[in-house]
Amino acid sequence: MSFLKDSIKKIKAPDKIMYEAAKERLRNQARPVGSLGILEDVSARLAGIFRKIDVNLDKKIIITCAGDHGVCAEGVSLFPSEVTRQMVYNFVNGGASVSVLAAHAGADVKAADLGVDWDFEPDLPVFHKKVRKGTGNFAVEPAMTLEQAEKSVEAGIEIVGELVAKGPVHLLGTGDMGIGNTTPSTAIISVYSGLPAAQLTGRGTGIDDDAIKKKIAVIEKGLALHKPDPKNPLDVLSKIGGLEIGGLAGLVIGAAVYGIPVVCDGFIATAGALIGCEIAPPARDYLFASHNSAEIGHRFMLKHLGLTPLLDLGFRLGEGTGAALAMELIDASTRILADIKTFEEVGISDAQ
Ligand SMILES: O=C(O)c1ccc[n+]([C@@H]2O[C@H](COP(=O)([O-])O)[C@@H](O)[C@H]2O)c1
Ligand SMILES: Cc1cc2nc[nH]c2cc1C
Repeated sequence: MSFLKDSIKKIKAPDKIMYEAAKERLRNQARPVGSLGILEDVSARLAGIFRKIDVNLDKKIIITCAGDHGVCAEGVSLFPSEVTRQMVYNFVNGGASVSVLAAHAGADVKAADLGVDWDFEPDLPVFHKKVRKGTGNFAVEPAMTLEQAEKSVEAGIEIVGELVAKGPVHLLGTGDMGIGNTTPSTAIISVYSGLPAAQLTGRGTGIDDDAIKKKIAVIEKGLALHKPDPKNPLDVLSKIGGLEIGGLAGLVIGAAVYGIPVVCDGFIATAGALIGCEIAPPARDYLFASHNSAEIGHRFMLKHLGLTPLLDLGFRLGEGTGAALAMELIDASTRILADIKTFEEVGISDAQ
């Protein structure tokens, strides 16, 4: 059996009884029922995942998956592909946006090379998981082979395994870096929502009206050429996806395999999460959405996954920046559940 299939078989469902016990405690706390909004459900889901009420999320880590995109040849991004590798060095040196926000959240960040078109030094402290140097231009050829798609997903699972082998991980965040990657992400949500590219395509790094028309045409052309089958997520990933998107899918599956909650970042990380949950539906129980991306297609991904995001800040950066901020709220939710006293514990009269 393949490593992917074997991994999927290992996913266990969170504990429903502990989830219900958490809900009961939240209902009995000395405050109006439901008054802490969606953080209540976040805390109960965490109780189910960790099988206890007093959850500790000390060890947090964001993995930022990087890859390049052949479709950039079509002029779909404002920036050149070299920025992908330049940003990987920025992550390593701690100077990127995610480095700063993750440090504030008490999270580590590590980059992962799934498919950057560059030879990184072997001793560079990143996960070296290059499947190939950038995807093919999906306007004219498949982004990658089916085998490469599977390998990219398996690489994401392996990363979680390697992290866990080094010590406990309580909360995983996913982030992306890849010039051009809003184009495959838009193509993916077009496949799963059934909506046309024209309704889903955003400005990515900030392209103008002419470039956005080109981007829509490129996505339409790729979808018409390859006809990806939504029932076969690896087919979708291989034909119109990205190597870092495969890695991001694997991180979500890997988190579920090891029983770790995982918070996905914006548009691209959620595209990866969507593919991950299509490949391994039980992984959805471990997945949390950090924020609403300004990319218009993102809301359809969240709808498909049935997830409510914690933040809405107009972010459209990626890297794991939204995941970093959401980690602070997810951490706070554990204190809500464990530390807020019940009516009975403090002797306050309950509602009539
Ligand atoms: O995550 C998001 O919501 C998001 C939205 C727009 C752009 N980005 C980032 O911008 C890059 C892709 O934009 P583009 O225009 O090159 O497709 C890539 O590195 C992403 O991390 C990320
Ligand atoms: C500089 C830069 C940083 C990024 N981080 C995520 N996507 C990005 C795109 C660009 C262009």
